[in-house]
Amino acid sequence: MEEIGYVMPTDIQREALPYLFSGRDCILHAQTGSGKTLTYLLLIHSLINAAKSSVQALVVVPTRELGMQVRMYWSYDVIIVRCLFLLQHVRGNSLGKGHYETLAAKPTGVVGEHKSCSIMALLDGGTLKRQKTWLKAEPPTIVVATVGSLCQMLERHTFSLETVRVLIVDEARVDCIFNSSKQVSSLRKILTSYSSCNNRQTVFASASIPQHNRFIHDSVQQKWTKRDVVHIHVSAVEPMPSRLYHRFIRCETKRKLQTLLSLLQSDAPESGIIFVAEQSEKSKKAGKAPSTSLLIDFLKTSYQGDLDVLLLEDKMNFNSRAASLLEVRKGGGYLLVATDIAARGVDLPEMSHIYNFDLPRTAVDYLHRAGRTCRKPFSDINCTVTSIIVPDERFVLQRYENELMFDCEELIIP
Ligand SMILES: Nc1ncnc2c1ncn2[C@@H]1O[C@H](COP(=O)(O)OP(=O)(O)OP(=O)(O)O)[C@@H](O)[C@H]1O
Repeated sequence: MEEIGYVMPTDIQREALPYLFSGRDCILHAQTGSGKTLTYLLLIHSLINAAKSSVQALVVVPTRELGMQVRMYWSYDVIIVRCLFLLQHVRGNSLGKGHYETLAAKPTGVVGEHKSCSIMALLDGGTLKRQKTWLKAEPPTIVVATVGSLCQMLERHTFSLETVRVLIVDEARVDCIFNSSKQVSSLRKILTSYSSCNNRQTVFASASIPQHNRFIHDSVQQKWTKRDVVHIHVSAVEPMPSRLYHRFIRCETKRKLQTLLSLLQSDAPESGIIFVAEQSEKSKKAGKAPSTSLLIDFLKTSYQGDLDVLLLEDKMNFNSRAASLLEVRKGGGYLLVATDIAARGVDLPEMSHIYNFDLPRTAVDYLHRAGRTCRKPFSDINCTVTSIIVPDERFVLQRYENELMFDCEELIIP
């Protein structure tokens, strides 16, 4: 365990597990990369019974990529070892001893001769044909789903959420739950019409809940959670890890590519993500090439370093997106040119540098992009976020600094 960096539970794990194991609904509000996923997977592991043929846990995620990652986390045999290991460390807390013992004695469901716990991914982008057949034949124990695909199945009565004992909403834009997009109204339906908060334990997990008091109030009023929901807010005054170093560099638009190249040469990152804005409708109509393509072409011709250059953007088909992520996960050094699709939840522990080639649209987006680095909770390695801005954007970045309470240093290229 020590070899792979699991020495003790993170703060959110230590603080949240006692509440989760006591059956309380929880809002897990902690820095990016602080270990929220393992926290709720451990709850799921404690509640499900693989011998029962019913959907007992549901994890709602915002993107296909995050859904595949959650499934992968669960699939690792090692997760069970991690869970039991963490349990030993939180044993000192005021938890019922019986609960730990039941959990420790539980078959892993992953290794050995015990019946496996099955996990189904209902993610946007597939035909869902195989999942329909599977659901009819024998329901899986855990479902990881994006809102769109899940609602499609629920509307067609392919399965129901009646037997769900725990519902997790992971990064499903809880910060946007007040707006009226189709996704959010579907999420509300999942929380209230298709299942009742009285029959399940509900957990929201996010690094950003901007109006959290209002969110908690609404959660209770709208019956997304029970009345005694607990808000577990770790590092409230420091929403991003302190070993994350923020800097910016000013240049004219036409100098941005060259500036990026100079940065890559001087930083020599182990691995990095270069975030680019999605192409606007106006630019599409004008027949212009998207920034992602321009950047990829530029790097392929001008970048002389050792890192492989890869692309991840919304308009790629799902297989190409999965292939890019798979390539990145293999390790070995890469530069990923990505839109905000890679900004939430995706866990790439080797990432050392983030570049905002285009500034994110909001402070919350900045936080999530920055959070793709510094993802080894007990490491002391420093990581860097660099924003390449045009002079007029300085006040926007300053606003993000004020909102997220961090300092961004100006980098002057001689
Ligand atoms: N107790 C622990 N010790 C060491 N590493 C841990 C521990 N718990 C989780 N990790 C690792 O930390 C990394 C980040 O965890 P995770 O993806 O759960 O973060 P998160 O809080 O969900 O982040 P985000 O808000 O960005 O989604 C993962 O690689 C995970 O395996």
